[in-house]
Amino acid sequence: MFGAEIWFGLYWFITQSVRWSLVYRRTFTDRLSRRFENELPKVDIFVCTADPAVEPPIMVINTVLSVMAYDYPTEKLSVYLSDDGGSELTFHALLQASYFSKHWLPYCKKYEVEPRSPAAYFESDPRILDATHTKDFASIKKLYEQLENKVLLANKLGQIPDKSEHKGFAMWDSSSSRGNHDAILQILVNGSDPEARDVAGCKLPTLVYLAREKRPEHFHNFKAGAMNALIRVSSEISNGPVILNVDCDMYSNDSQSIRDALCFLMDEEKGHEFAYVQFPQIFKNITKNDLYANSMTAGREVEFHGLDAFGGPPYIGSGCFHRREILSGRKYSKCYKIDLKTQNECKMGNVHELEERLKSLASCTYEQNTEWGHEMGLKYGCPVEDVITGLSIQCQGWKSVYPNPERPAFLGVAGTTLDQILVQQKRWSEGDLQILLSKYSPAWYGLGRIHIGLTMGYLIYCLWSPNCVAVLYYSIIPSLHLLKGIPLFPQVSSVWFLPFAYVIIAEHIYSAAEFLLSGGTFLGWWNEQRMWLYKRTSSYLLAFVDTILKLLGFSDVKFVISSKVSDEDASKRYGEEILEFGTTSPMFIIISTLALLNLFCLTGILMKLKANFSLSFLWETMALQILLCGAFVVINLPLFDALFFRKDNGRMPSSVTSKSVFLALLACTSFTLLY
Ligand SMILES: O=c1ccn([C@@H]2O[C@H](COP(=O)(O)OP(=O)(O)O[C@H]3O[C@H](CO)[C@@H](O)[C@H](O)[C@H]3O)[C@@H](O)[C@H]2O)c(=O)[nH]1
Ligand SMILES: [Mn+2]
Repeated sequence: MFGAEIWFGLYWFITQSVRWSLVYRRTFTDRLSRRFENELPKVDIFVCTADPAVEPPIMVINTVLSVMAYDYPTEKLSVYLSDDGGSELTFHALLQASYFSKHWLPYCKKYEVEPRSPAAYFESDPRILDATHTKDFASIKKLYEQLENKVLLANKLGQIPDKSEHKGFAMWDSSSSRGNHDAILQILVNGSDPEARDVAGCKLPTLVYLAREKRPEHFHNFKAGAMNALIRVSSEISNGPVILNVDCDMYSNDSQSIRDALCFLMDEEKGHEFAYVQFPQIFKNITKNDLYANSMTAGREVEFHGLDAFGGPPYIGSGCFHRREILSGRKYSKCYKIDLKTQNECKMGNVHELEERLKSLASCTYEQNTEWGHEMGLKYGCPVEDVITGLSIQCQGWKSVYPNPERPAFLGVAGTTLDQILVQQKRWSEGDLQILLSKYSPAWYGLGRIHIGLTMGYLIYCLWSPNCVAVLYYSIIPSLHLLKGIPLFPQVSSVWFLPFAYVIIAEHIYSAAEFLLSGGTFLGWWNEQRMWLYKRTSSYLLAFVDTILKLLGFSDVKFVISSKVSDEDASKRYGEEILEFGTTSPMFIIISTLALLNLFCLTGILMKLKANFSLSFLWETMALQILLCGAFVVINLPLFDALFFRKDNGRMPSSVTSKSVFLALLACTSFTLLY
């Protein structure tokens, strides 16, 4: 118990540096325009997708269209879609989107549309200005519906209606599969072609589809591998000195964001210090009380602003603008300034020849015996390739920036079932722990290279997973001792009771206040406490165990892609903020067993009350244990409902229920009998 308390104390201390001084940033994009409008740098935008089943092509192309429609000179904009799913369906959808963009871009410009993801725009009940707008609106909406129907139909059929529509479809043959195919590179819109224009006669941004080569015998390094292939291929096509990276579910919600980011990167005084500009990840589908604590409110509204005071936020994968040179591996030097304004013009020449030539850059063997994945590009071997890459950049001496504008720059899709979230949290906490143990550990490699406050900030995340030990201990041992009638904490009348009471009260008031001030609701805070418990006792525990197994050589790196879809039934429950179980995940067995164990201990001691001792005696000797055990029971009320009472498909599967009841009973009885 003492060990657990020391741990909690140390961990609390680590979470303090990011609360010392918070930095908030503002941009003045009109000044950027005044100074640099004609010298703005080229920007390459990388969108990553990996599986048409969990990342529907219609969602992917909405993201693509939203970034094609940035308020930015189109001849300086190039959009690359990396498809790790190697799917014809995604390619087909992108092709349809390229046709639609000829109408969508001029429409956005003419009516200053926000947001520029068509799906989000039509959902948002847009304001119509006048009669011509009414007409234009009706026709663009119709075009979008046609696009949507085409894409959804192909998805439903699982095949492409007309393969003669584009030469690119010839790249898929009967032998190619998701994990085994040649590199597919199709330049759908060639920005340097004078003919590539929208219906209003303006130039279109370059649009490229890339599915890098996949072979079963070559490990593909997940998103990091995809990004590195994109870095190489794009360097021969547009070679923009600024790279924006978004996940396929994170559409641009603000057409000014490129300009916002450039305000930092092009700043004449400080700009050369910044390697990347990371916007927060904000989700569109959060319910009022954020049932699964998806918003990570404290992280977004407090901690990242605190990190910005010590050198800047980590790179968190989506919504991040990088300098190409630094991301590709340029070594830091103090006096070197990368001038974004000077640009080398790329001549594309014959597109078909170019496509054939560049495929080799996206082959499985290209990276053999190179520094890609180590000294160049995104780092390999870690399930949070983003965080470790950002950290290594910061360790070289560069800084990053965290703008958090009122209007979210990007909006994504958060998980809507408990299982999805716990799996995602496992990947993150496992990856972050691996960083701690890696060459780039903030704890030793970072010392002297980054600010100590930043080291502490990274440690908050790197130590997520080891937290499981103390929390597990605290959720089991005091309750079992309560059942047995053994006090573990000081008595209420003892002065030693005071520090415990103080910590409990102060910690909860502080965190609730922080949550409410960051825009959350009280129930949202309560839900976050529940998720705090579930993450620590299941995701973090499994991550901890897997990391140890990996150190011993028993386990491989995995990357479970988060699903961005859920069935109608489940979405309805998500809307009503009802916890979704429904699958037999081992994580559910853990959290259910813990909940039941506490329920049994609490009922056990209450049943013994009259026979063995009085309530006042119990309270005097074991108040803290009763409170702790009681809190576990109360926070788990929705879980008990799912275990025993609910009838819908989202309830706990009966096999999980019976296993957990068995395990909890076993723990209680063996403890009472043996100890
Ligand atoms: O083999 C793969 C696996 C994933 N992805 C893409 O990577 C992105 C992130 O995957 P997702 O399942 O959505 O993971 P999240 O946990 O939501 O993503 C966060 O965490 C990841 C690291 O764990 C980062 O890669 C992401 O950028 C960051 O947004 C998605 O666009 C995927 O399409 C690939 O391109 N190739
Ligand atoms: Mn995601």
